[in-house]
Parts: sequence; C-alpha cells; structure tokens
Amino acid sequence: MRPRRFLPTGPLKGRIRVPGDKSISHRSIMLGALAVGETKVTGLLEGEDVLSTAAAMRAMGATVERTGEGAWTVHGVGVGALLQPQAPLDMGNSGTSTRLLMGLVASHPITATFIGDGSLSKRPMGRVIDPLSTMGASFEASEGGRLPLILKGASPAVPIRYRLPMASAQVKSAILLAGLNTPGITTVVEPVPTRDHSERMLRGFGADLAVETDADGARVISIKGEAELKPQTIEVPGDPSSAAFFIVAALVIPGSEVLIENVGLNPTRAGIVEVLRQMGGSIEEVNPREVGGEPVADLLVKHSALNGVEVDPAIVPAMVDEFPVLFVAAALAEGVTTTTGLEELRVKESDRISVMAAALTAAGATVRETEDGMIITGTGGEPLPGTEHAIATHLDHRIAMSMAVAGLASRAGVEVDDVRPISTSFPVFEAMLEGLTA
Ligand SMILES: O=C(O)C1=C[C@@H](OP(=O)(O)O)[C@@H](O)[C@H](O)C1
Ligand SMILES: C=C(OP(=O)(O)O)C(=O)O
Repeated sequence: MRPRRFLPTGPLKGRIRVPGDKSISHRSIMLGALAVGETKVTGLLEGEDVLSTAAAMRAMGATVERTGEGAWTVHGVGVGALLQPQAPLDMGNSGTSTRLLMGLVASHPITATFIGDGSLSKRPMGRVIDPLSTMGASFEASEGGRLPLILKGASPAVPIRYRLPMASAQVKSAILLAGLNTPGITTVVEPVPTRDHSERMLRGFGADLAVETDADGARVISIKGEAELKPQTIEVPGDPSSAAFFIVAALVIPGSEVLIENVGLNPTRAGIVEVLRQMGGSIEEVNPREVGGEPVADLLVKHSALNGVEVDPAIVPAMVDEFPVLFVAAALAEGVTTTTGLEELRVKESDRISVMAAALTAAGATVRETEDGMIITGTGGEPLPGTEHAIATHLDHRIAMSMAVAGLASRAGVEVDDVRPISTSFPVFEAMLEGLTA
C-alpha cells in the first residue's frame, strides 16, 4: 500500500492534456487484434487496465507493440483466428477487459481462464455469462458467477437477440464482440443508451452493424457475424472520466483557471459536464472538433460558486464513473444535491455509494446514503474539515482520485490509504496535479 495525504492547495493554474480514453483504448487493441494487418494507435492510455487487455490479446496471438509514448501498433490475427492462451488471462483490476474479452472468447474454439485482483474477483460476471451461455459458450465460474472462471468458447456460436437487463456498455459490447464470429445476426436491445464506442469503432473497422430505434424508444443494435475487419489508424481522444477530477478541482478551489486539452465529449459520456454546468460551474468548450470519430474540445474551467441540484437519473449512464467526484463537488456546493438511480455504482471496483459516503463523512461532509444514491448537503464553498485517519479506497482508483480532490479543498488535508490503484486508469494523475499547483 502507498498511503498519501492530499493537502489543501492554492489556485490550480495552467493547461493539461489528460491521457487517452480508457474505453476507446481497450477497444482499439481488441479490434486491432481481430483485423488482419497493422492497426496504428496514438494517444493510447498506458494505464494498467489497458495493459491487461494488451497482454491478453498477445496471449491469444496478436502482436501488440509500443513504438513511442502512447503510440502502439497491433498486428491482428483475423476474426475467428484467436489462439488458445497457454496461461490464465490476468485481468488485474479491469472489468472492461474481463467482460469484453469474455465476449471475444465465447465465439472462438478456445478455452480461457480469467483471473483478477481482489476487487475484480468480487464483481458480478453473471451479467455476461447469461447471454454468452445462450450463444453456446460454457462456463465454470466461482461462487456467484465471479472470477476466477474458465470459459470454453462455442464454434459455431448461436446468434441471439438480447435485451439488456441493466444499463451496461460492457455487457452490450461483450455480446456484439461475440457476434463478430457468430454466423447470422446478433442483436442487442438497449432500453437505456450507454456509451457507444463499440458501435462507432466496429463500424470504423468495417463490421456490418446497424442501429435502429424501436417503438418503445429502445436502441436496437445488430451485427452481422463472420465479419472481416480492416486495420485502422486511430487517434484516441482524451478521457472525460480522467478530466472530471481536474474539472471539479478547478471549480471548487478559489482562483483556479485550468485549460484541459483534447477532452472527448461523446454525448454518451459527457453527463458530468452538463450536471456541473447546471450547478453553476463555468466550463467553456474551446476549439470543438472531431478526433478519431468522436467529438472533442478543450475545456476552460474557472472556479465557480456551485449550487446543489437534483440529478436526473436519466443522465446516469452518461456519467456513471464520474459520480464519486460529483459527490465531492456537491459536498462543497451551496444547498442539497440529490442523486438516484445509481444501483450500478455498487458493482464497480468498490461499492462507490457506500465507500464514498464513508469517505466523505470521515472528511467532515454531510451526506446520507440511500438505496440507490446519495443526498449531500454542501458547505456552501467552505473547505471540508479533512480527515484524521486514512480513508479506505478498496482498490478503487476513482475513490482515491475523488478523495484527493476533496483533500485539495479541505482544511487539514485528506489521507487516502493507497494511491497505487490510480495507475489503472490515470498513471500521471499525481504528476499533473503537481504541475497545476506548483
Ligand atoms: O464499456 C466500457 O468501456 C465501460 C463501461 C462502464 O461499465 P458498465 O458497462 O459496467 O456500466 C464503465 O463503468 C467502465 O469504466 C467502462
Ligand atoms: C468501472 C470502471 O472500470 P472497469 O469496469 O473497467 O473496471 C472505472 O474505470 O471506473
């Protein structure tokens, strides 16, 4: 464990460029590994989660190489040609790697064992085991459908039409990726839209994928199997989930003004910007453009007096990973912030409702945990008192970074028990913070 106390700071000033989007980075390597020929990726996130995906694709036959900072090449094997891995696939802390790769393996004639760290081994995999079993894959999972698990792929797999029982881009993507090597048409019905990077990128790689809206307003996504993917050149935009920590820090620390360059603003991801603006946050989009088929802008963020809001549960999937840091913003706002519809937060790297409620309480904030959310009464801009003892982050990078931001806006600082998990998604977080406070 590497504990650290994040101390109160003066204004954040300067410009930063956050690392590449984690979701797009995972998918760049996976799809590159299924295309015959050379895929070139720039701006790849070199976090541990993405490195787990890279190692797994190597173990299944692809050549995945780093050629420079964030610059990678992938030589793929072709859809249907993944090789039998010779050792268990270690997914580390990464739910996305695990669930998406389970989809890929499910329709290949190979068997793979998936293992992970203490956090990942507690997370539910039944949500992908169910649809992938219907497609013909078989599973030997640990109790409750958890890792470690052994997955035997089906060849040929059977196409399905599956209605998502929860809002999850990982489950959607697992089924679509399984559909790539399944004869016929595989369909996912998505009542609540979630991040659409898989759809955009599968199309970009040449898969035959259609998206329609049914009579009830659900998205119906169909992919034609036995696809042939063509290698691509991909520029990965900056990760809005990483930018969120610095957006909130700049908003809550008096005198701050920060320009965050190259932030991905795909509408299925940008909910945090919308909610912080509703709270009164000054976030200006400078130089809007397209990068890698995704909308991107530089964000100019200035310290603002924030007000509590009632967050519309319909926006939850578009900011599902940003709630921990939103709770911090709410704890420093004027008035009450209410969040509902957050049940999915309980099955992330930690139970992000309970863990953040405990951490913010320890830092002196006024919060009440509910079954599906949190009600927070803010300080009206006064710093939080801070923590006496280290708060428990439970191997959850987003808890560590959110409470780091809370520490910057506190009187005594906030101590987190372990900052190592930060490198799963944002290895340069501490260095960037230093740069802005120097
Ligand atoms: O598809 C993806 O890349 C992701 C989907 C989300 O998970 P769920 O699908 O479990 O909501 C998100 O929390 C995760 O960080 C990345
Ligand atoms: C939930 C997250 O990631 P994953 O599910 O890939 O572990 C996250 O990064 O916040």
